[in-house]
Amino acid sequence: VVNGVDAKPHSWPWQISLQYERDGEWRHTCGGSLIAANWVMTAAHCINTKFNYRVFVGKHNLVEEEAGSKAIVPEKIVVHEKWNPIFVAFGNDIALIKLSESVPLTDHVQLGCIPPAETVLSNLYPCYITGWGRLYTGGPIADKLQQALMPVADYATCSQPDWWGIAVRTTMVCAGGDGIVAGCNGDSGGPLNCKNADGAWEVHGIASFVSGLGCNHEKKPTVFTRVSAFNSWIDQVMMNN
Ligand SMILES: CC(C)C[C@H](NC(=O)C(F)(F)F)C(=O)N[C@@H](C)C(=O)Nc1ccc(C(F)(F)F)cc1
Repeated sequence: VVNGVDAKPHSWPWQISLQYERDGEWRHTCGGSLIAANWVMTAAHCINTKFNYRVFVGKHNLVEEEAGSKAIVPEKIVVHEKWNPIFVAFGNDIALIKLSESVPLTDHVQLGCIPPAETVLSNLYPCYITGWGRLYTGGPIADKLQQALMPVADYATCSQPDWWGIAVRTTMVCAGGDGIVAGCNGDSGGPLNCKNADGAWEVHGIASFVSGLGCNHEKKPTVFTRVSAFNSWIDQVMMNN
């Protein structure tokens, strides 16, 4: 996250760190959201069948051992069947990871809520991105979980020619675009958190892409998979696996 702040530890208890093993060490590669005791929602582009993964729950500082955190290996990873790795702008950038064991829910580990199907947020609706992604374009990833207020840019705004134009679909949600605050590499797969009318947090987005010209580029908001476009897919996958 570019120009964010350290999150209050464990204040986004559904945020997970997806890590893969390289040269005998585990590396953070993406964020994700715990949506059931044994299911994590992340981005399809985070998954590479060549790698071994683990899901770390209950984390705040990635470079410290933390009581209440736990690493679980996946039993199965389901990538959306219409995801096309050639072109992230085709959408369907969503995947579900079934954990090999259910995680106990605690003060540091809680479930993120999926919004009602087809909920579309209005322009400038206040949401927060969270993640351990790069702190600036080309920079290091964060040690401590970052958060930043990123207002929604509705489809009418986000699909303007000098914004994302035809690269954005209605199955996506844009947020930010002020050239200051943005998601960045490593935030992929993580949540766009928005409070609903009842004051409950919901995961409305899965961080999908930012501009290749730089993470915080004006009029190039961070683009998320719109979770409310995939309720039935999520239900089907969880029921059938
Ligand atoms: C690996 C990528 C598919 C996803 C990667 N995503 C992210 O960094 C994050 F954290 F915002 F989700 C990204 O946007 N990386 C930049 C460098 C990128 O490739 N951006 C990008 C690629 C294609 C388009 C498209 F499809 F519109 F042409 C737009 C932006």
